[in-house]
Amino acid sequence: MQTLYINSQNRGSFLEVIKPGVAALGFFDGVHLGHQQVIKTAVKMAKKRNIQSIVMTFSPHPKEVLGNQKVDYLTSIETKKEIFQKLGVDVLYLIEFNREFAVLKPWQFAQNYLVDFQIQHVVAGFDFTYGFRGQGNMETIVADGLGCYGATVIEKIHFKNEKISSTRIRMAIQHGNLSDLPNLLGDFYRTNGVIRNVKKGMNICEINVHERCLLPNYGEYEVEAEIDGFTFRTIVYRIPEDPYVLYMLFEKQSVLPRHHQMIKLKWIDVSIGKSNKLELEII
Ligand SMILES: Cc1cc2nc3c(=O)[nH]c(=O)nc-3n(C[C@H](O)[C@H](O)[C@H](O)COP(=O)(O)O)c2cc1C
Ligand SMILES: Nc1ncnc2c1ncn2[C@@H]1O[C@H](COP(=O)(O)OP(=O)(O)OP(=O)(O)O)[C@@H](O)[C@H]1O
Repeated sequence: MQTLYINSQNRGSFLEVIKPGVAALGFFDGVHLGHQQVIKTAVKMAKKRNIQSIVMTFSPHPKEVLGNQKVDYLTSIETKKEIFQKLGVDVLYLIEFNREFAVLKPWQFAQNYLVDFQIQHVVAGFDFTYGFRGQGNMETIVADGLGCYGATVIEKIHFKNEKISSTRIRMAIQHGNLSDLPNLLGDFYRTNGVIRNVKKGMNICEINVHERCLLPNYGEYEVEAEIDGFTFRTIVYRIPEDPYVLYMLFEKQSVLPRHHQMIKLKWIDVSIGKSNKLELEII
């Protein structure tokens, strides 16, 4: 999958080289089951028309730019790319969201980023909005492009009578409600990190995680860890003294974690009462 990093300055340079396509529109944090429905529909429609499938998304999150709010992302750009690729997307258009872009009127966005980019069809969810103050929506999008493209609206995908959304998933993670996540994300929640210290005698290693990724609340969790392609179930702890470090037990594993190694974690569930060994030993 190719990625085009687009902003208002370099926009023009792409117009001669881009090809027609069907575009899925949205921010897509977490790439949950609702997002996947939007993207899969765009991929299917593009295949049928024999043109490229596109995800058109924005970075950073509009709330960071307009609301000066820090957003703890569910998925980094790199993780999003991996998932889009698996879903069969041909090209990612990553548009820089800044104050200049945010004030575009809905019709200006439609003209400058959809019509000019030869988008033949757009796919988005029932609640997608665009343009200054989010004034454009799926009822206005075709008219804003003067009928140059068509549009497909994806109906609300829900679980237990409530919309699946990035916000709902963030809340579930923050509250440590991890076991429902596969019903929302289609998979367990994942976090990547790097081993920063190994305490061999204690069978504990310390993992540094990126400060901008959302982590479950402080506590003890059952995870599946992957190091060098080797996976095993174990326990990690998150403690308030060091919020972006995870402490992982590796006893009974045949792998010995090493300093600087990359580690991938799948969060399985809270793990109540399985062990309080770490609290006794590190605090
Ligand atoms: C050209 C453009 C301008 C936007 N301007 C605003 C804005 O002024 N205020 C705002 O809250 N969101 C603005 N947004 C963000 C959208 O309302 C919406 O959050 C974004 O397109 C992602 O869609 P999604 O949240 O449905 O994924 C803008 C989006 C686009 C594409
Ligand atoms: N549950 C859903 N069913 C159908 N479409 C959805 C669903 N959730 C999101 N979409 C669509 O996916 C695209 C990306 O949406 P967006 O990134 O706003 O997701 P969100 O989960 O609604 O996020 P947030 O909770 O931050 O509002 C949009 O086109 C949106 O309408």
